Amino acid sequence: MSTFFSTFTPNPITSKPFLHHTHTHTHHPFTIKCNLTASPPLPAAVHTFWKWFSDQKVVSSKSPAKPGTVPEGLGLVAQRDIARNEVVLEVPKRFWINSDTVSGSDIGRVCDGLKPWISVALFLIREKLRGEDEGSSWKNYVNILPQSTDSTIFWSEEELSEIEGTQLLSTTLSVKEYVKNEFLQVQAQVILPNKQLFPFPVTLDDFIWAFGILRSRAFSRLRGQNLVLIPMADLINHSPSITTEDYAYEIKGAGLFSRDQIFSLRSPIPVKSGEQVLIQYDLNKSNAELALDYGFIESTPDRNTYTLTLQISDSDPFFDDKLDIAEANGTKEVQYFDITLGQPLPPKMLPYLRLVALGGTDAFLLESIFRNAVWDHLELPVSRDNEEVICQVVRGACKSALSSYRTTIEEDEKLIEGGNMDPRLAIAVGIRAGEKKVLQHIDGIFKEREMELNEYEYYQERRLRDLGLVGEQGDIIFWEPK
Ligand SMILES: C[S@@+](CC[C@H](N)C(=O)[O-])C[C@H]1O[C@@H](n2cnc3c(N)ncnc32)[C@H](O)[C@@H]1O
Repeated sequence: MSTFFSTFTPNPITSKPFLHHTHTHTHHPFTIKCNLTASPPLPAAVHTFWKWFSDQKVVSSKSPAKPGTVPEGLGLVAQRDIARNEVVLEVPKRFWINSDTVSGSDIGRVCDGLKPWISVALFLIREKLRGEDEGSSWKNYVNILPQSTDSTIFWSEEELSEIEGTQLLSTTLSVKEYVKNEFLQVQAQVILPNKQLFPFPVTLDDFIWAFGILRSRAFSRLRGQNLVLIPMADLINHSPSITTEDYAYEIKGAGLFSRDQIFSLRSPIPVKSGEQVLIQYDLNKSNAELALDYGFIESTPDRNTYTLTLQISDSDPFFDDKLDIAEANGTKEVQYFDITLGQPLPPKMLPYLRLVALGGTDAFLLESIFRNAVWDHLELPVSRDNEEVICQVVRGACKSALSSYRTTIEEDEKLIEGGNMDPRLAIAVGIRAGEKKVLQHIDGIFKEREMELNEYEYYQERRLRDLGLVGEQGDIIFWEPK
């Protein structure tokens, strides 16, 4: 029954762009206040970084914000009151790190043709591992990067066992596998053959570190820049209570007489002196994506999602017709549907399910004369049998997925209420509870549909009505014999 349905996450590396990373994670629903006088001392590396940026005139004692030690690791702390939309920091292009930076560097020649993220990863690793005395100013930046974040890519096996049964676990394992394969390739093709450029051992852990850094702090959605690290600007932390993504950062011209570009960061809300400047990283990321990319989650219900994978089975006798119809309507042989807690199903999901389940006496709809109209028919219930099958299959898959978790929602909620959890455990519990809630939500939708099977109007009745053969009360009108 469930051959066309799988509940596993399809696509470990989503095409969504990288963005922003940490050491500790605490989930703060409101703006985090950070009083500089009360905060722990800044690591020496941050002072060195600040001096470098001051010497280079990127910042000064009058800058609106400075690096500070905050609950999320490092952050940007206001030095004075900052107004809404006020520029907090401007970083000229020569301090950005992207694949062009790598091309112009000592390793540019050997990184030619690599994927941008891989060349930047090699650049970061080399800057991290090379000697302090080698005179590279990038070291000032790399030395303030964290060793790891709470992203699931850094979790131990024991920590990962807390997300057993979740889609996040399978995504995390696939991502790690992907990074490992990329590492083995670049190790063989670039690192080992160029001992003079990489005179130190580079390990898979170094590569995972660089991947985690990029995933958590590279800016995206910028004009002409798909993957770029902006030193200092990447100290900005995320606030769940900021719900606008507008104007937090942009790339612009450096001034009327300059052809240079600068990265400009604004505060989306007013900030008092001593408080942390925060932005919204991405309103569209699910908790699983936040956990994987940055190592935190939000308690906002609509961050909880579950990806259903539906598929037209290649052993289906109508495979070719079904695929033709699916593709003509913007869906594929294997189609992913992201379902969000409390939200209606994605609009194409029911028609797609009906198409996949179509057979028996409904199969005539697959004939080519119906080709232009078939999707419209699939938007509404086709037949009782067809509708019943999709309810049963989806509910069966939800039940089976729900049985693969080690804990119940109630057990998870008790832990959440108790509070005081280790940050990674809090992520694990939030994720597994969230996924189960979405599965229950999906099951609830199809349970309701199952109970309404007798009330739906199906294809044949609609057809008769369109032909004027159904009376007001739904009774079928027969011709009076003459
Ligand atoms: C762009 S970096 C920000 C600077 C970072 N805090 C540091 O110490 O370098 C993003 C990382 O900061 C941390 N972070 C940002 N916002 C957070 C939040 N609201 N809760 C927990 N950690 C957060 C996460 O580790 C995330 O991966």
